[in-house]
Amino acid sequence: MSEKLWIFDTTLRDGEQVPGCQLNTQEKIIVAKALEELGVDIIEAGFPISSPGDFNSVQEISKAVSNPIICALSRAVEKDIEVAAAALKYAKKGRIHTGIGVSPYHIQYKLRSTPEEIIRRGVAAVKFAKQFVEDVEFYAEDAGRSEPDFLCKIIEEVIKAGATVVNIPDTTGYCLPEQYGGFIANLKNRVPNIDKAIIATHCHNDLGMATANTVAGVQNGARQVEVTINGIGERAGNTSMEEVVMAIKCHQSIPVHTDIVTQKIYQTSRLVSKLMNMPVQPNKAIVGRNAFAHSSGIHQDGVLKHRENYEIIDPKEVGVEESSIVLTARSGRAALKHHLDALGVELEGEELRKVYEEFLLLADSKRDIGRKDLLELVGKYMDESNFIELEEVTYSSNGEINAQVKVKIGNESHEASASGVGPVDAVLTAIEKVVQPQVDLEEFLIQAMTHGSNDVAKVHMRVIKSDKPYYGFASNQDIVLASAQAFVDALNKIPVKEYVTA
Ligand SMILES: CC(=O)SCCNC(=O)CCNC(=O)[C@H](O)C(C)(C)COP(=O)(O)OP(=O)(O)OC[C@H]1O[C@@H](n2cnc3c(N)ncnc32)[C@H](O)[C@@H]1OP(=O)(O)O
Ligand SMILES: CC(C)C(=O)C(=O)O
Ligand SMILES: [Mg+2]
Repeated sequence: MSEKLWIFDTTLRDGEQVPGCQLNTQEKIIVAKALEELGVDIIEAGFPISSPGDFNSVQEISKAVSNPIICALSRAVEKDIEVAAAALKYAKKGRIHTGIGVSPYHIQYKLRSTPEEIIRRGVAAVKFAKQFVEDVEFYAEDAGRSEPDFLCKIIEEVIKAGATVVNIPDTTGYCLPEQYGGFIANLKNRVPNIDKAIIATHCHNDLGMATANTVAGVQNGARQVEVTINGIGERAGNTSMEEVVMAIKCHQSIPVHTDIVTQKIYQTSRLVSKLMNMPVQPNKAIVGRNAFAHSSGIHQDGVLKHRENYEIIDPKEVGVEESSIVLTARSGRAALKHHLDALGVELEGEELRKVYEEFLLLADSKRDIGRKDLLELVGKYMDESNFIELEEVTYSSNGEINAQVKVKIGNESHEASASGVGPVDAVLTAIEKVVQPQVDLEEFLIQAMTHGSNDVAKVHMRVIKSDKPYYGFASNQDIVLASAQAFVDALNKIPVKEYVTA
């Protein structure tokens, strides 16, 4: 059985130190709840002494979240620790994170102190924090540039003082993986009471090494990793949670596991990006727009034959529906055929070769080729009459009326759900979500054929698209189904290229 690796998320503290990313309390609660659902073990909710707003956020998150430990940051200063403890009053499980700089730079130039005095202040801070909570984490700031002997000494002393977790930050993102792993190995081998505390990594990305350093830390004995969603954080950012979690999941030789629900990674990434107004770079590992996009012919052919040829992670594992095959002038026939099949146009041999030639001419003049472009190319080969097929309709009313639909477009099935003022409204809205035709429903008539309660309803609809009317008809004993079928009938009469936008 592998050992548990504790996931300490500091998106709301270190992540929020990014200029322009500050969140209000309500937004922080939304993120904290998402982190809880994601399966994070510890949420660093803020630095309560820093402002009344941050104090309030830590307090409200403590009330709103049940499972994760809520952690509050402080300096090795009594007032900071008292305020952190007060902010954690409502936490079901609270942790105070206190510490001090340990590198020669920090000791001499920032704190204007001496190594002996730093040990004394670190120990005093841990002892003081222990009066409020059992769970006290000590950070040795700038440990990545510290003297290993001094680091061992201060870590031994703060553990004696009661630290339950010892955090070894590479605050300036200076270390190389071997070097950072060496710090952790050194502590494991030389600090006599190290088994009484968990070692935490906290790496920054100034040289793009944060994930590599964190993984090296884990390989050398760290059992807590301090990370942020999307790797946000001061300067070049912190270690990104999604990268570490997936690196560990992909490499079973690392003898640890996490409790992260990886299928929620993508949605959490997008939530944080949206609330913090911080776009995710397209080539960002795991959560970037292109992380599962294949655009060159040889890769596309390989992925279509067997996904693992070019993918080490199944996109579904991180909550991305599926990989995408992007059509460009570097695409080959396999990719083109894949997209045409999806549109219900099955071309082979000479026909495929001709369309491919035309496709290349178009692709050389455009960056990306979308479905609309393909329809222009292959319109003549298509049977548009039943391009949209209604496969399944269900609806329920539990106070709110909800509908789920399964609709086939070309050869691909899509599902959507929606609520509405009544079942017909809910079903039609769900269909529109899938098809996205942006039509105006101008006329909608339901006629009973024989007037009994088991009557057949006859539905007639008129929809407008680009100023032109299209008519749909259907009849069914189920009035909702009849309406949905009439709507799809009308949509099928609109030329496909009129509403395919991508
Ligand atoms: C590596 C990190 O991410 S650490 C966390 C960084 N985050 C933040 O700084 C955000 C919150 N910070 C703040 O709101 C403010 O800086 C406060 C409230 C903490 C302090 O504000 P001020 O009292 O005005 O001090 P100021 O910010 O100017 O300077 C920091 C002081 O803390 C001292 N200090 C820094 N780290 C520590 C520490 N871990 N323990 C004790 N003292 C420390 C500095 O030496 C300096 O003291 P000095 O003025 O005696 O030289
Ligand atoms: C406060 C500490 C943990 C920190 O963020 C750092 O050293 O980078
Ligand atoms: Mg940091």
